[in-house]
Amino acid sequence: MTVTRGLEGVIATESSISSIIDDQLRYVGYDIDDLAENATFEEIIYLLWNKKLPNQSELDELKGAIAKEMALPQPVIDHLKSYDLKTVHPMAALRTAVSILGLFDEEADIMEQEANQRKAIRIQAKISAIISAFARIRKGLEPVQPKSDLNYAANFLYMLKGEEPKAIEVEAIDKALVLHADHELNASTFTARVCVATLSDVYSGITAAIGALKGPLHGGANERVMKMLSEIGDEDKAIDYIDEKLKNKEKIMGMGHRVYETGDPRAKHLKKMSKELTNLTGNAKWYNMSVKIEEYIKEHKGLPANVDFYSASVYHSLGIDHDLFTPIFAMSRVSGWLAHILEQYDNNRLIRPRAEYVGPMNQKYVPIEQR
Ligand SMILES: CC(=O)SCCNC(=O)CCNC(=O)[C@H](O)C(C)(C)COP(=O)(O)OP(=O)(O)OC[C@H]1O[C@@H](n2cnc3c(N)ncnc32)[C@H](O)[C@@H]1OP(=O)(O)O
Ligand SMILES: O=C([O-])CC(=O)C(=O)O
Repeated sequence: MTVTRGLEGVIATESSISSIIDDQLRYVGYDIDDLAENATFEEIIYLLWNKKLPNQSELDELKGAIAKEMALPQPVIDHLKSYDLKTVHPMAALRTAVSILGLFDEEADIMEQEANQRKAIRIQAKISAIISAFARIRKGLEPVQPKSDLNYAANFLYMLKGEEPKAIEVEAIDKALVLHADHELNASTFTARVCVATLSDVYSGITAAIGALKGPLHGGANERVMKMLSEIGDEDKAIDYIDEKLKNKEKIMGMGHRVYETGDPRAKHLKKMSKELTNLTGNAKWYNMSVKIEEYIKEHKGLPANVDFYSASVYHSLGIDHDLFTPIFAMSRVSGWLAHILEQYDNNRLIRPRAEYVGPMNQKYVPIEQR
């Protein structure tokens, strides 16, 4: 047996959802740069779930179905009000709330394809309502009901802030959602596929995936990028701070990627948004500091910025609490998780690799009083 640590380079499944070839990301064969410039998040959801772009009536139907499913069951809201939201991380709250949602879905354990598609719409819709309800309840505010005439990105911001967002804010969130939607067999997507390959239900798969995304080596990095920028505080202090971290063998959040060697194609879109938004809000230092760090790490470690790096200063510029950055990632990536779950069910086989045993052998049981 040869062990491939971290399963690096291992091809674990076939998929026709997204691909990363020669450092270029595509959803169903469409280049991410093309999609980032032209597509809306709802079009991406449709694309990932149906493997084709929607026509106008298909898109309208999907948007209508999502808007109809956005409101949360009262027990989920009651649950969010039942614990100390000041100490609970929103990703932990989201993980638990999605699991609770399953308890109120009569179709939770129905495995037919159409029922799974209906659940996909419900989960996609409700995840944005959970995040915004959490954020409001912890500030002592009541959750805001979604508006059926707003798109997904606008509805999220509306439910979060309680007022209709500006066009530039909606554009930024919509583009961020497009860019984060799917990424081949990343850790959280793999987690979702492993879970449902036992023929467990969609809610279990999504709950497991949220748990995997939460970690700082994956989606949790974006919140840590902002923590790092805030700790640095001033552009002139960035390099000394980074040098100190590298000397202590600490990782620089938002840098490096398991798959990309030359660079993450999504980073440039977020970098551009970061420049625009930080300038607009009079906070250019976050962008300037990020550029300095990116260039320094590229030069000294050969590592590129990943999707989490510039998304931090984008979300910060929109006035979003830092611990909501990873939940926003989840709100987008759930579309990919759902696509992968449906694909896994379509052609399922239990995922069960092997481990090479390296512990002691031939041990004999010793009664407890003799140990
Ligand atoms: C959406 C996403 O999930 S994108 C990734 C988000 N995560 C982060 O931004 C966290 C920071 N980055 C990392 O930890 C890594 O680059 C990962 C986990 C993303 C990918 O890691 P892997 O390909 O498994 O590389 P691994 O962690 O084994 O590191 C290989 C070497 O590069 C170094 N390295 C990798 N990333 C970084 C980093 N961000 N900062 C400093 N050094 C790094 C490691 O210290 C290690 O060095 P060594 O060989 O001298 O011990
Ligand atoms: O693919 C990965 O390893 C990490 C990930 O989810 C992404 O970059 O979007």
